[in-house]
Amino acid sequence: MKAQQPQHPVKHSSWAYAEQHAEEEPALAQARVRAEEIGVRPASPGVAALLTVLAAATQAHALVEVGTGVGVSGLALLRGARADAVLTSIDYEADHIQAARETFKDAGLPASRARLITGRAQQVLARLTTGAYDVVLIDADAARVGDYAEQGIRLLRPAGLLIINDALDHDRVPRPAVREDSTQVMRSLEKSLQEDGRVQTSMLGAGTGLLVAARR
Ligand SMILES: C[S@@+](CC[C@H](N)C(=O)[O-])C[C@H]1O[C@@H](n2cnc3c(N)ncnc32)[C@H](O)[C@@H]1O
Repeated sequence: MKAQQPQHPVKHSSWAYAEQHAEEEPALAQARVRAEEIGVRPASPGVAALLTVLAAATQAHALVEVGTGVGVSGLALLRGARADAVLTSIDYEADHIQAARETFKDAGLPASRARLITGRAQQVLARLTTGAYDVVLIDADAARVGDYAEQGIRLLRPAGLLIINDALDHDRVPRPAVREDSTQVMRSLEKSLQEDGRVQTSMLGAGTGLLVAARR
């Protein structure tokens, strides 16, 4: 007898359950309030918990983030990284950088743990040192995600992780009829990373998709 496929409502409730797996610290809850106020979409609770685990698993010491936002993903990464780790985080909105600074302060992190850079990702990434980073997270404009991913691969040390948030583009990537530019960009990034001999990839279902690529 053919095994029954799980129904979508069941799958959705499993996903929603998994998103709530980790209890968030007060600084993250406060950052989510700030995000509502200034109109930023922060990493989901499931993504934040996963970022903490990935940073811990790689014993990350030097991390880069494109898209500081209100600091949810940055704080999550630093919670898993080594105690002396430094996060370099880039955002072109000065008020977002300021919001993230408040998040890190609420969390009791010394200012030296986060190098927050106000600027355009494409320019700042180009100035960072090749092979010097353990984790590169991209959580910014989809239009340029291919360029950021290429820079990310350049920045990683062997076995370092490139992580793309919202890789399913608000859950539109699996729906073939959706032909939005951002959706097409994410489809083509997934394919090009799958075919890229420099990395090994996995698509995780947390949030609206986390594409993880380990540098060989
Ligand atoms: C989805 S939000 C990031 C949320 C953040 N990771 C968090 O969890 O709080 C995307 C951020 O990317 C920034 N951004 C978009 N395009 C950018 C670019 N080209 N260079 C730098 N920052 C950019 C936006 O200002 C916004 O703060």
